[in-house]
Amino acid sequence: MKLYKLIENLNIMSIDGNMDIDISDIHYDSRLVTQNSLFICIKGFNSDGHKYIKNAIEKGAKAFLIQDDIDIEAKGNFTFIKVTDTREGMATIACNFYKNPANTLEVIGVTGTNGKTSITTFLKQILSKRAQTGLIGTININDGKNEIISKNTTPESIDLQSYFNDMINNNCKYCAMEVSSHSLALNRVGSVNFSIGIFTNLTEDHLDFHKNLEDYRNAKEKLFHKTSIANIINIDDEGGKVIFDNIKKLSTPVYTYGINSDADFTASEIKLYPNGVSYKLKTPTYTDYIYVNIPGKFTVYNTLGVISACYILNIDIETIKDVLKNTPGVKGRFENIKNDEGLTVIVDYAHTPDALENVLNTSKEFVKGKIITVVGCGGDRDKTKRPIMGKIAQQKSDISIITSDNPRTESPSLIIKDMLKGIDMDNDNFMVIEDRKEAIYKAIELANVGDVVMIAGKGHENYQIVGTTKHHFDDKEIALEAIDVLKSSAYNI
Ligand SMILES: CC(=O)N[C@H]1[C@@H](OP(=O)(O)OP(=O)(O)OC[C@H]2O[C@@H](n3ccc(=O)[nH]c3=O)[C@H](O)[C@@H]2O)O[C@H](CO)[C@@H](O)[C@@H]1O[C@H](C)C(=O)N[C@@H](C)C(=O)N[C@H](CCC(=O)O)C(=O)O
Ligand SMILES: Nc1ncnc2c1ncn2[C@@H]1O[C@H](COP(=O)(O)OP(=O)(O)OP(=O)(O)O)[C@@H](O)[C@H]1O
Ligand SMILES: N[C@H](CCC[C@H](N)C(=O)O)C(=O)O
Ligand SMILES: [Mg+2]
Repeated sequence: MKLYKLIENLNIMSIDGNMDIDISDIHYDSRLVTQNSLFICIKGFNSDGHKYIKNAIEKGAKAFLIQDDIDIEAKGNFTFIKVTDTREGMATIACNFYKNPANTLEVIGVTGTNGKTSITTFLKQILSKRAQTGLIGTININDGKNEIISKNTTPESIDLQSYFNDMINNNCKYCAMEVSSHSLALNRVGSVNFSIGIFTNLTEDHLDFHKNLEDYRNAKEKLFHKTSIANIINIDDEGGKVIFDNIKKLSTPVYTYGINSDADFTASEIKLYPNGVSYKLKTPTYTDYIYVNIPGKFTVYNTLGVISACYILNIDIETIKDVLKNTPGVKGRFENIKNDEGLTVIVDYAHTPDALENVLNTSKEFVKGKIITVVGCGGDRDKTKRPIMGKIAQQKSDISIITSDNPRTESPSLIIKDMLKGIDMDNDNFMVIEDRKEAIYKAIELANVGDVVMIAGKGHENYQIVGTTKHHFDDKEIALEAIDVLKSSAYNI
């Protein structure tokens, strides 16, 4: 594509160089630059893309999007386009490069602290009954044909547009997409036209990145200014109520869902079973009974959000009911680890206070014996949630084992120390086992039939990040191994 075409709709401060050149690709990482490409210099949190211009030139870049003035030799051989914010500019350029594929897709964006992966997974399962459907989220990206493992919940704008483009090439009609607050704050979804936006909830998380909860909520609200068909808001949630008030005057219609509110989509007669939930659904035009084979009140909320979107997209209720009744569930979300010992072992991605409280409350509904919880907190992430999660783990479990999550570049013992600040030291119903594998083994060793072992925080992750290295680590695998080892040694005694 010609460079002058690539920069349409860009707010440009200055141009230095020839615009009538062919650009074969666009990149934000110098290590991936190819011949005749445009390199976008991002000022990041760890590094600054402007530092890599020379590397990019060596690899064949011919044009650069910059926000700082630069001083290099042979500048005249290249084109420099200066803007105030290269991340914002990158989103526009990415849309131009891929000819804004989201315009020919129905993109359903889901934001909120918890429930995004669950909702997008259900949406993909239902919408696929109607037409080819793509998925973008924490666990993986599906372009309608192939599936790859995700690096982030919401990809950087260039990657995102390229996935949308693949979806179009694979005849997708819909895309169910998680939209993280980071992606909204960092313009990864700039220029994307969403059909529908769904808001799940706003609770404590990511306060390392956002200044405060208000800032976090404002980032999430941005999604609902980018939608054309409908916005769907959980108004049982305090943050949802504020967003609803802020967006109700926009031209995009707003629909609400909730259990406790007089919303457009509601659930009543809720029954919580060990393996699922059922409820009476009310939509603006009909009522019906829904069964979902995943437990927890949060499943009622998540499926209300899903059903609202499907209703707006005119998906018939029989299809929705059938999928929800038979859903295989979501990897690492309240995943019951089947075993021959009759133990109830659950792997769950609860890494926020609200999620942890929800899964432990859900376990309480059906546990016949003790609740044994294994939980840690991630390093280089929100520190304020650590003592709260420690406190919830202790208060909602009979035995809690405080351990490591992904320590990243922090000391695991210091992270645990932060969690212990929320724990009542006079109560001996907790223990600290820093090594996560040992902690899981201990939990399984302590468990009897009728107890629930809740392994929280890492869900689908099959790695543990220590320092900057990712080691293979899978809670499910370790739990199964522990059950095998410990129970077979018990029989041999
Ligand atoms: C805080 C954050 O979001 N950081 C993201 C951000 O990194 P950054 O701005 O710090 O980039 P940087 O490392 O300083 O580098 C600056 C620039 O120099 C470039 N560079 C760097 C080195 C080099 O040799 N050559 C080169 O060109 C980089 O490619 C980059 O363009 O931009 C990078 C490129 O897109 C992302 O990979 C990175 O995500 C990191 C890995 C991350 O952990 N992000 C998490 C916090 C995140 O985004 N989470 C959300 C929410 C999760 C959820 O709740 O579901 C998500 O959407 O995943
Ligand atoms: N609606 C909900 N409200 C509160 N907690 C929930 C809800 N749905 C799921 N959870 C809990 O939160 C955890 C994460 O759920 P899910 O992966 O669907 O959320 P997410 O928003 O995608 O999270 P992330 O931001 O990490 O991608 C689940 O494992 C479960 O413990
Ligand atoms: N999307 C979340 C995932 C946290 C998962 C948890 N296991 C951790 O590493 O803290 C984040 O990036 O904050
Ligand atoms: Mg997710």
